[in-house]
Amino acid sequence: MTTPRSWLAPANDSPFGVHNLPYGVFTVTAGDRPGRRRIGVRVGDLVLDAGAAARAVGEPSALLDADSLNPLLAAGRPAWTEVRAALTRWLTEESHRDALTPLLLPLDEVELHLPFEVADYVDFYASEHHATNLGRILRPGSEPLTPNWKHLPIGYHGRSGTVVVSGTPVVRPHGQRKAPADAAPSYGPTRRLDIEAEVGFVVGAPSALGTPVTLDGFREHVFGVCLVNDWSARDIQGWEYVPLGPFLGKSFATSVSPWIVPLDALEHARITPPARDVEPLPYLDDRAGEPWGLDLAMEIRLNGHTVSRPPFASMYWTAAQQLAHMTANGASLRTGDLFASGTVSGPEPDTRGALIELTWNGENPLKLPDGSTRAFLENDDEVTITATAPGPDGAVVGFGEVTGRIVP
Ligand SMILES: O=C(O)/C=C/C(=O)CC(=O)CC(=O)O
Ligand SMILES: [Ca+2]
Ligand SMILES: [Mg+2]
Repeated sequence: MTTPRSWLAPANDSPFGVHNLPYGVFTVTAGDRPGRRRIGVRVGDLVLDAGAAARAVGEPSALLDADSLNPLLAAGRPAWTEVRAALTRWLTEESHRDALTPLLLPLDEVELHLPFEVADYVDFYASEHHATNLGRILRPGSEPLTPNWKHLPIGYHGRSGTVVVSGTPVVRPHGQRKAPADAAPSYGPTRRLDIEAEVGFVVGAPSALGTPVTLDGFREHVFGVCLVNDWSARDIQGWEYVPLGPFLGKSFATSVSPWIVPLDALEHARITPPARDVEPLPYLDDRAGEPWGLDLAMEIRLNGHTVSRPPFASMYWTAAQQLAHMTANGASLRTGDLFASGTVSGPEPDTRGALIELTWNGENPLKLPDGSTRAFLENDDEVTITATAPGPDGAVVGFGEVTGRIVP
């Protein structure tokens, strides 16, 4: 099938053409329109007011005429397919051009918001390279991967109330820190503020308590994908994490990109995940079904300088396996649940997804082109994560960015 062309010519060569159509929530910042939150669909460098568009073409939609994506998320896969087909039709049929042109707003005239109400937030640990590096750094002298690592996707429950949209300033957290050489812990601002470049999966359709979601339930429950920065205070984390895992060192802020790329836009990005050297238990065995490896090329910029290019294709556990695992005990899914992949680190040093790895626990600080060096983040530093994926007919699927600046 060839990709349909839009009457909005510039969109056709953009990572945000009709092959993508990510959803967000915006308010208008310029002009005299009221500042009501509305659903927007990104087309090229414009935002389509989706609810108004539906009305303008005579197909009003309560799922699009809303102040968050939650009603659309809750509506489930058949509705997602229908809404996406309608948007594609509106943006490609010449007859809709006049009605929709006034409803396309420049990106710099809107403010983007957290697009859905985050229900539960889970973060995984699915990169073998990242887990091996962290094991070497944090637990020298032990096997870097714990004995369970290749049997189950390890994760922890995070703090959904502190998930923030890209652009929200990140306040340097205070907490208890105790370096191995310190006699006693002290309380104060973290000295080892870090990033974690991750990919987030947004749950739409809920599931019933007591009923696990199988690997092939992935498509039915997962609506789309965004970028995540799981800010981490390594000194707080290092002192608190034994034996229950990350707590305050990661719960002060988690940033997400404002655009949710529909799973349907990622068909051409699907790949077979890396070979697993331990046979997974049947509920995690994805060898016979649809592969859910995803070929996303990520990039991390620190104060505008590219410091890493993590390849999502290298992740050991897929999001479908993570979903099957997080419901394997019968835990239910709620609309708006967000689960993140875990830090994305590739095999090469310049593909690592966190500063703790890029600087090897601060021992080899990064040298930035402006002459400065960084072991961990300083106040006023700005970190931006972007990603693209292959689309149909050589097109590129853009994710936009997740960015945040550190404030004291
Ligand atoms: O190995 C550890 O003790 C800690 C690991 C992490 O901090 C990583 C984490 O949050 C999970 C991930 O993003 O991969
Ligand atoms: Ca993480
Ligand atoms: Mg976090």
